[in-house]
Amino acid sequence: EPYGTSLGGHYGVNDLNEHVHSTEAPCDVCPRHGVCVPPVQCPAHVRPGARNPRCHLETQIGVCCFTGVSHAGKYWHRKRSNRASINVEDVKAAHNQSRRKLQMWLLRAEGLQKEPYAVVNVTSPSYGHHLSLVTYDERAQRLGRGALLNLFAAQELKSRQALTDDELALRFTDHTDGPYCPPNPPCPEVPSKYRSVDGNCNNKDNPSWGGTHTGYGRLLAPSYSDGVWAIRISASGEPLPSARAVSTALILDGNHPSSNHNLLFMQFGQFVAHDISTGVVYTLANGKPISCCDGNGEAVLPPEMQHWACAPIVLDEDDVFYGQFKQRCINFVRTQLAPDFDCSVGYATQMNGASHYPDLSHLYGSSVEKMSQLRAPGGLLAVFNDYGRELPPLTHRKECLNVHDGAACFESGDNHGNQVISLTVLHTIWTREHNKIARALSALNPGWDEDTVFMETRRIVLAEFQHIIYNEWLPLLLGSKIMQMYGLTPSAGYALAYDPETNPSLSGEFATAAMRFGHSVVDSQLTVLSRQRKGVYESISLPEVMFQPSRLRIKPFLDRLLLGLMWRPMQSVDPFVTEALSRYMFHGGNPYGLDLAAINVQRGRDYGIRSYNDYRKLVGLQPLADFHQLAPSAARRLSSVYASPDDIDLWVGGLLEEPVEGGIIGTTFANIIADQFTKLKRGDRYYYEYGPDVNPGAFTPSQLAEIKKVTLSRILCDNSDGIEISAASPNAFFRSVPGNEPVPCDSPLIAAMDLSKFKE
Ligand code: HEM
Ligand SMILES: [Ca+2]
Repeated sequence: EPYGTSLGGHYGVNDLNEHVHSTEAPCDVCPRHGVCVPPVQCPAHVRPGARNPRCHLETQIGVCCFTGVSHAGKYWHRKRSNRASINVEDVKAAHNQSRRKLQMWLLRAEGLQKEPYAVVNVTSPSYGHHLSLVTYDERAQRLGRGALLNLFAAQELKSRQALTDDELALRFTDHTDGPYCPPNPPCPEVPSKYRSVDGNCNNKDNPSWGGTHTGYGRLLAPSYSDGVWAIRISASGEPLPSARAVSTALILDGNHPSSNHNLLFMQFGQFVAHDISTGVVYTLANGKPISCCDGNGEAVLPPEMQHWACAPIVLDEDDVFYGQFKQRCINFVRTQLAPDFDCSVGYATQMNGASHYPDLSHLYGSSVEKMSQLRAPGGLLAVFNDYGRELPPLTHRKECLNVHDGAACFESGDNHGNQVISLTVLHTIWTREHNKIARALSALNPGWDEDTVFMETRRIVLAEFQHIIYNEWLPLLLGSKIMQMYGLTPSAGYALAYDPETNPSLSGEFATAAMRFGHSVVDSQLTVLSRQRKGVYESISLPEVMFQPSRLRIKPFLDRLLLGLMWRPMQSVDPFVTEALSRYMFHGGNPYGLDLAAINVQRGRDYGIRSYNDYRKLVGLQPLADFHQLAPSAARRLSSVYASPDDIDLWVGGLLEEPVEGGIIGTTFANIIADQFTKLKRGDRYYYEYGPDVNPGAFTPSQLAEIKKVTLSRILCDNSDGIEISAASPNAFFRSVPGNEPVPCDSPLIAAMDLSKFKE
């Protein structure tokens, strides 16, 4: 039985009053030097015993926060605190114990390398999952081992000292550094004019903040069943329902197109997501993917045969879909851990393999070595010149599925630009944008050497990209009220929001749940549209073009796919996810693929993300006390899998919410995402809108004014092949609804930068 008949998110989850902090009227001025902020920026207000008065923000009710000056990005729960009883002996013993344990774990993993059952078969759907996530390298491995050492030390100290989970969450280690202390990245004496490749050296006092291979932050302390790293369990103490059971009960397929937003909005979202977030999963020491299921998914490996990073998703014998294929197991490997740069020990923190900033790291790479591989002479990015059309370079590494003669597979900064062909199209467009600007800049500045051309071009392209995110994409996601409340809207001149105390790191809640709203807006098909042929040229079933981008070599394909992305509506944000993702993802040559919805749920548990209700409280909503507060169909579905409303997984709960005014996602996701992009703005010294007082690579006011003319339509007009695209809608993320009809590419409605402002 389906969820009601309404289109898009009306399942009653928002139909509850705002969380009542007190019965008093909101204050005009916060007492005791408190600052009035949106509740999500003051996580301390949900701690037991906290009593934060409410206050008036411009467009909503906030809470008075007393934890500091700026509240986005402050690690309130990370403050180190002393625990006098921890003595040197205990610490020594914990360190020794931890080293022994790491040795054992590494040995065990090494042994598995020789076992065929422990390695994912390259023809199985899981191989595509592996290709999507892993950014395997030496540095990540070293940091990951160090993180395990510190984790084991935390476990040992926790039991020796009988620490509570709360104490652990408060970090108790002022004089108990872990056995592993990562070195801070070396930074130049005088800050570089150019953003570093790996994101390091952005913040003066904390040079690792936002860097590649650093940990995800958290909005709330984790919910690990052992307080340290074990996967979340039910409030009742029992295991949670299988992630696949949650997916089958709550996540359905259904066609509910968005009224205005097109599929390009979806595709740009994934492009942004890949820039700022790529969880690094454990692999075997030789880089091969770990298998937790028996060879072809017919059973879960017995625990004693599993790698310690395994958390396979268990399927029922009579699973509605996988049952017919006798599948009982979806492979799932846990995310690698990252050490804290303050050397402290505590609960597990997951590792981001990309730089956290929106800096096109998936185009330019996240390390100096990778970037130099991607460059070409003259300050250009390397390309594969396909009879005059520039495509990303071909790669010879095995990064695509179904490789056959004549198949193409492309290089990218993050090694997974081939995941879906519409993503590869955006990689192509932005590569071309770099080269277009580089050629223009060298013509304007013949004295520049190729490094200068490259870095200056990168600086401009990153500014264009950030401008499109904040000026065009986010407002359509969040609505103007939230944009305004969080100060996300670009200003007229320089922006004044930099705060050196804001840690820009992505939150785990953002990466595992809120930003994955995007999986709900994916459609089952891509449309290849032709103006010349006056209609649909081809409909492609999405799984056929996952890690199979060969069609890009067909001359008019890129233009036609772009037309299709702009023309075809995306799906709405709701608990409906296409079977292209929930049954057939990465199927390759198999009759079944993976279930991304189940994987999302399991990933949240892997990160120790708390239950949905805790985040409702965090953003100022009333928690669900009873399933029956919801629309009857949603209530039935939720209660059929979860034992308690306090068990609901964040990604699932968020998708059930009704959209915020003027936006497309519910209150919980909207606040988590708005908070994240606030941190990415306040905590990034190189944010494009900052002036020379803050930003070592600031633009002049007249250069900045040129950058702010740029829209995604401009980028598409300039970098498509000119075969089918000579016009575009001014707003590239909307269909050609009234007021957004296509205009010629040279129309003043699609403004262009005057690059002469960049002549030195
Ligand atoms: C076009 C089809 C898409 C496919 C095939 C796809 C596939 C995947 C896969 C396989 C993962 C890794 C899951 C895990 O193991 O945890 C993932 C993660 C993710 N996806 Fe998608 N996705 C798609 C579209 C999108 C869109 C449109 C968005 C956002 C607007 C999005 C946002 C994310 C985010 C934020 C993550 C977490 C990344 C990380 O931290 O590792 N995805 N996706
Ligand atoms: Ca990045």
